[in-house]
Amino acid sequence: MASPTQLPSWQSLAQHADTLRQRELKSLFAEDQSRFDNFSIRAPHILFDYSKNLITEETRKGLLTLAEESKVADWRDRMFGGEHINRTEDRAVMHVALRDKSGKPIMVDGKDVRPQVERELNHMRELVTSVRSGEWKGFSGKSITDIVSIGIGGSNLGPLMVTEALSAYSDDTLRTHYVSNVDGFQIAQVLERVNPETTLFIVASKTFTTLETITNANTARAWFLKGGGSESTTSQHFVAVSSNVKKAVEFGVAEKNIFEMWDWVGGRFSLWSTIGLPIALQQGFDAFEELLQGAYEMDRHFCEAPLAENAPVMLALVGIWNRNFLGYPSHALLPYDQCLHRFPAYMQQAEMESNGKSVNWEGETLTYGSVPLIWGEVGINGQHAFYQFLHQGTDIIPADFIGSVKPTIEVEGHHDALMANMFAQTEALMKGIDADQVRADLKAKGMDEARIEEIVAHKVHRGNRPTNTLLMDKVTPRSLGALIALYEHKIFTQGIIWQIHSFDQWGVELGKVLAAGIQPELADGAEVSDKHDASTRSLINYYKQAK
Ligand SMILES: O=P(O)(O)OC[C@H]1O[C@](O)(CO)[C@@H](O)[C@@H]1O
Repeated sequence: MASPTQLPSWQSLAQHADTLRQRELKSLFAEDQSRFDNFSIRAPHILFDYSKNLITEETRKGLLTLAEESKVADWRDRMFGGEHINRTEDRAVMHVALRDKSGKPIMVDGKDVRPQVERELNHMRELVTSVRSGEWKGFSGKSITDIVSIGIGGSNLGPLMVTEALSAYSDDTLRTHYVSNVDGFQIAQVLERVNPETTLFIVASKTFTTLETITNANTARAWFLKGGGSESTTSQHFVAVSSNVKKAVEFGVAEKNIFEMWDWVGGRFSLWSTIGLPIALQQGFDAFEELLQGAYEMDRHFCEAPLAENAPVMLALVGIWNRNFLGYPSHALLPYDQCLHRFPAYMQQAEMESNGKSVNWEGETLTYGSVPLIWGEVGINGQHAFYQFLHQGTDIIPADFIGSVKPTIEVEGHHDALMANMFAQTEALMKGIDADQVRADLKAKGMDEARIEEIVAHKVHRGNRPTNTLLMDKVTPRSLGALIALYEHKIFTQGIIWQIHSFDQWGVELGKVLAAGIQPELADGAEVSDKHDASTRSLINYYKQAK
């Protein structure tokens, strides 16, 4: 397949970008009274407004042609059809199967996987019912009060983000804690707050080989045994989620307590699978089902809506425009819902582990940028931290503003204040304020001319800074499912256009291998002399001497 840069649409978009770079967003709004209607989409549970991007009808046409020439729709159907589109790992990419409510067979590798998906959902439901009802007893006959989920990356970020986002809906049945870091600080703090008699550990690891998770799981088991538990009662306190049942059994988890997932579910797309167990335990199984339903609704939209009215596709295309044609190096995610405070961290893994690649499908070095740096923070806090940089910094950072029409918790006088800020920020970033206006405003305040001239340049906001706004009805399990699926399909679409393998993550391996070699070197007394570069060697030796 030709490089995307050789596609006619890419070439004409590149030329078109030269013209558009000279344009002002505010004049595009002035010229088109229907700009909002023309450049917004009502997707399931989410209004997606992309009108505050430096695009015109011609840009959109070009981008849609790029999607067509890149065969996005074909690739989408191939993914949903269970083909091994994850070629480097020779796997299907079927997280969508986990939330498919159509009732039809879901074929992966010639086999209908619906029965096994349903079996594991039932398995989850049984555990959730038993633990939440108090029927599941610990070794001393008491019910479970605390869940400790041990896992990292995709086996942590999704459940953590979702349980935080839905915390307003959770009752007091259980407290859920997460341990991901191999830094003992985190597990020590969690273990201090829980009681071995009433704690259920979930060891969540797709591979069951991840060093951080296994180290933490061993620590948890030792703590449990020291705290009155025994080998024979471990099964009342430890369950596992993994595609590697053998390893989980070897670790000591009873087979009936292993919740299966499959190699066709990527770690960073796995919260819909048994990896979502902490969500179901904390929020109840109905809420988990609602989350799946919301994602399914977005899947249908992605599969059925014409590309021009397809929110994930347009989100992806506008991202490509900003990254590849306007050359912006990073992209901010700015939720205005406090409950979405872990959303940027979650999306960092989803976007950057997927599309942070520099070779194409054939292994050739890319001649164009792939995923921009994804970063972000709750918007309102960001306003008092890094928004200065967004408004007046030398780089232009496109951003997604994510807010809700209704707050999750209604506290009088708060939500309008919050949303006024969100709307104001996107307006300010788009319009800016020029020197004449700054002068006029200062003059109206009675400032003398000399002082005005001294500060005018510092108060100018150049504007023309692109943003998307995603307005949800309200953060609920269902709308959250739709939001996450929206971004998943954005990632997929961009990966296809960039012609990169979005579903492997070889880039995280080298560091892991080196760490496995260094760890024993830290344990013995001898100086490291003939290994590593001078910096790494000296740091290791300094550490060994000083510890
Ligand atoms: O679930 P596992 O196998 O422990 O892996 C955890 C995480 O580690 C990675 O393999 C690399 O960071 C992620 O892709 C994955 O989500």
